[in-house]
Amino acid sequence: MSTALLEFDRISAGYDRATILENLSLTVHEGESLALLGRNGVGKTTLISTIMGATVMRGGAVRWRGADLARVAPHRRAGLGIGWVAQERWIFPSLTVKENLLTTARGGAWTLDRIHQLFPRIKEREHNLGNQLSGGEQQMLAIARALMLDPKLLLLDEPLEGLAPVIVDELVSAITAMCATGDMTVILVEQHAHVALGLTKKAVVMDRGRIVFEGDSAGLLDDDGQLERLIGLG
Ligand SMILES: Nc1ncnc2c1ncn2[C@@H]1O[C@H](COP(=O)(O)OP(=O)(O)OP(=O)(O)O)[C@@H](O)[C@H]1O
Repeated sequence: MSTALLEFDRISAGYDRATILENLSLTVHEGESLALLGRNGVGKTTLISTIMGATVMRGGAVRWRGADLARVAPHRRAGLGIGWVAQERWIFPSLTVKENLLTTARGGAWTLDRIHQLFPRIKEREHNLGNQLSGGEQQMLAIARALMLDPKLLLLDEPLEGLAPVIVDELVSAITAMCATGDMTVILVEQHAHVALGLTKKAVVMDRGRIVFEGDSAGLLDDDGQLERLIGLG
């Protein structure tokens, strides 16, 4: 069994007025690729945000390599090696593509050259400003910027949402390559369940703040009945 990188231990968490996650436990191992699935509003983004300290914890613990994350201020969590690509993308509009990338560079395994191999469009747009990019290019830049942190864990929150099919294909190729490195753990939140299951080894399905399925992605992909029951997709 590989080492536990991240553990949710019976957590309850949410926002000021609402508790969304209820007594949820999940262990994520080093090098694992995990699809986090579920219908709209079941708490997927809330779970990801809880890793980064952006929710209110009401019980339980989140542990990073066995140590309680509550002891690490939210703004220091990226420094542990956690790359977060939120749905909002948070591109700096008045910085160039290259400058956006250099804001997070830590001199690790993900160099600009390696980023350019993964996303040739990023190289082509190197001198464009953040606000001169298409939605797909912004998404690539947001992922590339998280990689420049040299993360041990990469959190991708609906990276394919609203993008043209040609861009989706490019991102799927890039995510496949990222998952294949084996030294980075990837958690992929996705509405496109079939795509996410094809990209990952393990799948977790949530419903109303709880985990209702944990198993192999390939097995779930082949089981239309189970997919229909869990997510409404056969
Ligand atoms: N900042 C917030 N304050 C209060 N409630 C919130 C906040 N963000 C989300 N919620 C609520 O928490 C619940 C879970 O939302 P969340 O975004 O985690 O779901 P999700 O599974 O990621 O859904 P989606 O696929 O639509 O993004 C929803 O009922 C949502 O309305």
